[in-house]
Amino acid sequence: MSTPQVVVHRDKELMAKAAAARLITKIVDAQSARGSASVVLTGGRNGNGLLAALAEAPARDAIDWSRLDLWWGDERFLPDGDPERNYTQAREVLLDSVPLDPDRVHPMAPSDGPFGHDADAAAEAYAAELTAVAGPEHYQSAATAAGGAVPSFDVLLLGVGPDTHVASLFPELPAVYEQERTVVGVHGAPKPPPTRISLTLPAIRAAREVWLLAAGEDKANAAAIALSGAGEVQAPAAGARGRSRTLWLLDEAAATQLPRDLYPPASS
Ligand SMILES: O=C1O[C@H](COP(=O)(O)O)[C@@H](O)[C@H](O)[C@H]1O
Repeated sequence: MSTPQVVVHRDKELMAKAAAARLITKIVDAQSARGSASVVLTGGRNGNGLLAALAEAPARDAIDWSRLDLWWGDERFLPDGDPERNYTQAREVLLDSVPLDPDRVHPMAPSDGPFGHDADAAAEAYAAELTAVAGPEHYQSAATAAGGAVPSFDVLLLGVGPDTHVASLFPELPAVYEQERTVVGVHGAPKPPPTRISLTLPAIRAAREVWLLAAGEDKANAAAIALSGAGEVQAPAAGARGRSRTLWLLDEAAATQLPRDLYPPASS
C-alpha cells in the first residue's frame, strides 16, 4: 500500500480545477494504455466540486466517455431521483451532459428500487455487480478474495468528512471494521440519512490510486488526524490507501493543522 502524498492548493475552487485536470489526464492515460478507464465517484461538496470543474474543463473532450466505467464509493439510501442521492447530484453536475455508455454507469440501488428498503440486500447486489465485472486480470487481495473480487479501479475518489469519515465509513461504526465483504449496508450513520451503502476499506484499497479531497476549515482537524498515524477505526480516512498512490488534495484552509513535515509549499 502506498504512503500518502499531500498537495495543497490555494482555495477550494483551484483545488477542484486542479483535481479535474489531474483526473482527465489519468483517464486519458488509462484509456490509451488499457482501452478503458474506471473511476469511483464520491458524493459531498468536494466530490461535486470536482465534477463541476470537470464539466467546465475544455479538456474534458479528450476523454472517450463511452469507454469509462463509473462506480460509486457510497450512496445515501434514498428514493430514486432524491436530490440528496450522490447519484442524482453527480448526474446534475456532470453525467447528464457527457456521452457515457449507460451500461458502464453503475449507481448503487435506491430505497425504492428492486431491494425496497433492504440496504443490506442492495449492498450485496452491488458487490455481485463488482465481482461480475472484475475478470481474472483484475486485482484480488486476500481480503477481497473472501468477499468477492472488485475491479482494479484506476482512480477512487473520496471526500473526507469533518469526523474523518470517507465514503459512508464512519468512525467506530461496524462498517469500518469489515474485512471481508466489499460492500455493506450502513445503519445509524451520524450524518443524515442514517441508512447508506458503502464500499469497505478492503474494496477501497483495491484501487490503483485513491485521491482524498478536503477543502475548508472544517476539514483541517480531520486531515491532521488521518495523516498523523491515527487508526482506521477511529479515523476511517487513515485507512484509505491506493495500491500505487494515495493522494490527499487539500486547500490551504484544510491544511492549517497538518504537521509541518507534511505541509509542502503551496503547489499553486
Ligand atoms: O455524506 C457524504 O459525505 C462525505 C463528505 O462530504 P462533504 O460534503 O463533507 O465533503 C462524502 O464523501 C460521501 O460520499 C457522502 O455520502
